[in-house]
Amino acid sequence: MSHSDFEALDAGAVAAVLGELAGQFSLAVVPECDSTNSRLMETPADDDGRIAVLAADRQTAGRGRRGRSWLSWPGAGLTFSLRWHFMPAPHMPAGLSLVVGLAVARTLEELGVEGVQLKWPNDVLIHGKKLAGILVELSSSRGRPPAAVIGIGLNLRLPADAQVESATGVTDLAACLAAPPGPNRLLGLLLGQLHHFLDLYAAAGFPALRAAWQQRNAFADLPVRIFGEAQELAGTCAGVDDDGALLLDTPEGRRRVLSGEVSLRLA
Ligand SMILES: O=C(O)CCCC[C@@H]1SC[C@@H]2NC(=O)N[C@@H]21
Repeated sequence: MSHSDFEALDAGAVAAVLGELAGQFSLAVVPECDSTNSRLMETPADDDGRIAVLAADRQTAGRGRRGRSWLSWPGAGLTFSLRWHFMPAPHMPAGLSLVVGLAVARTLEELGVEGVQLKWPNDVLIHGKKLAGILVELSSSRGRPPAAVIGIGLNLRLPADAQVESATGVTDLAACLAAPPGPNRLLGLLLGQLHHFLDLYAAAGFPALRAAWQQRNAFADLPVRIFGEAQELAGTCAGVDDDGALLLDTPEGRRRVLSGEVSLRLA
């Protein structure tokens, strides 16, 4: 497929995949915007109880974690965000970004992708290479309950000359499946799984999903290093706790790392 004849996003096609769940979402698609996360952060929430979703064929200023950019080319990736309301709390609910990763992983597994792993806090890897990234941000506007804006970027078919920066390397869905779904079907499937996992999470919290996350932990029992603003830690990855914090066994004992602005690498 050339990059001029890609399948464009279409809200009706996504709704058809969602079936009766479509009524739970307020779906908007645009050919281009700066960043779907930025747009949703700035758009006031409706009071209709639906989950707002914004998907773009292309972002001109896509954002990643830790101030990085998320590059996009038409047809090369799926980029979308959704706004999810949680029980009033001043902070991001524990483990939310891990639950989002789990929903992406389940979607891929149902499509037959093998070797799906999760890299704490929120990368989706296939056999060690990054397929998707997740950016969860807290949105709070005066007089309204806080919400999480959950942004997902998933590589569908990267251009051969894509300048993508990643310590672990990157992959795309075209490399994982002989007949990868188009963006509309994939978005519908992802939203279905996100709805399912966010419902579970709202009812039972991260402890109910912790084992499922750990089964897919890319770095389980491996030596890792944590890089952050104020800390650099080395140890063996011992999974996550009930808050979604990373557990690291160091020579000084077990340390707990909250998912702020840190990144994790194999030592
Ligand atoms: O791996 C990361 O650092 C997170 C990448 C998140 C990218 C997605 S694409 C849709 C949404 N809009 C953005 O600007 N970022 C997220």
